[in-house]
Amino acid sequence: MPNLYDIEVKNISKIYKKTTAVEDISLQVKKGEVFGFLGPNGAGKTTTIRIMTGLLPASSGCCKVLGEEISGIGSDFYRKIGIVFENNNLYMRLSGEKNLRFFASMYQLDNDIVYYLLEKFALLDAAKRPVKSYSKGMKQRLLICRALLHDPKLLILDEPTSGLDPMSVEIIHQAIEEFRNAGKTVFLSTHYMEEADSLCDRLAFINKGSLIAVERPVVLKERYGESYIEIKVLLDKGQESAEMFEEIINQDDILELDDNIMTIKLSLINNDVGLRLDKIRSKSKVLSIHSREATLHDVFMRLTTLS
Ligand SMILES: Nc1ncnc2c1ncn2[C@@H]1O[C@H](COP(=O)(O)OP(=O)(O)OP(=O)(O)O)[C@@H](O)[C@H]1O
Repeated sequence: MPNLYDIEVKNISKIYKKTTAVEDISLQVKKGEVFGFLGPNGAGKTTTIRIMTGLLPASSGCCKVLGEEISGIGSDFYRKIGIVFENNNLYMRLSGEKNLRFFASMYQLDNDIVYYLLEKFALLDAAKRPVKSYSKGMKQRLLICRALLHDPKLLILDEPTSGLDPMSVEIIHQAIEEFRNAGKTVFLSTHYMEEADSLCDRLAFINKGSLIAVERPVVLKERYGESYIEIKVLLDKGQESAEMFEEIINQDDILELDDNIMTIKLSLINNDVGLRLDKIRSKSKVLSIHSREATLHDVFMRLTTLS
């Protein structure tokens, strides 16, 4: 039976002298999906990725990538995957073009792919300039070009858009989508919730070295996020707000008073919201009504404070 997964991590832990960086993590990444790996600073994302790519031995547990046991990989393994880490290890004095040509020659590739990628990542005009003159976004785009040179089956990106300009972010996002559309797999570690929400088919949240949830973004938002209707009403001077809304508000809702403007957040957990909204309208002067969808940020806050 063909293997459904490009990455299979089983019970990996990494313990340094005083720190448990990663504790008993298991996850599976399906072929052809963009899998997001989210967690706060120091959660264990980079450690997990370094173990998964054979750059750091685990203290315990095992891991298979593209069907190969990581403990037994040879140099051939790195021809099948593309990796981009946060720290940039480009040759600063060489031009962008020479950096890519050097790696292309290592893989015995001709130079057409170099120019194709430079153009695709909007680096052709700067191709002959030394990399030390590149902006952070340009360096990051060049790193991704380098990771794609040998046409890998799996792309592993550690915070690829962290602190970048919007144009670089857009180009990198498009490249990730194209890679997925070609049926290939992306493992994406990120801090950015919107990025994870828009790009990832499934997400894993990690906190303090442990995995706390693995699901599709929509399921996580339904399960842990908060959707509500926000209503702003104008109160007359001296009007007693708590009394006024006593019958309408329940424990899942929020009331906030700022001067004589009351903000009411009606939780969508309850299904009588329409009825209660009508009651609010009949009792007070409504200034605005907005619905607020649950976001991955809510999920992240909830999961990281719970664990
Ligand atoms: N070589 C090391 N020796 C000791 N502790 C380490 C070492 N490398 C990482 N750690 C610790 O392990 C934990 C996880 O670190 P890791 O870099 O994997 O987190 P991260 O989620 O990638 O964070 P960030 O988003 O800040 O890069 C942290 O507490 C870190 O200080």
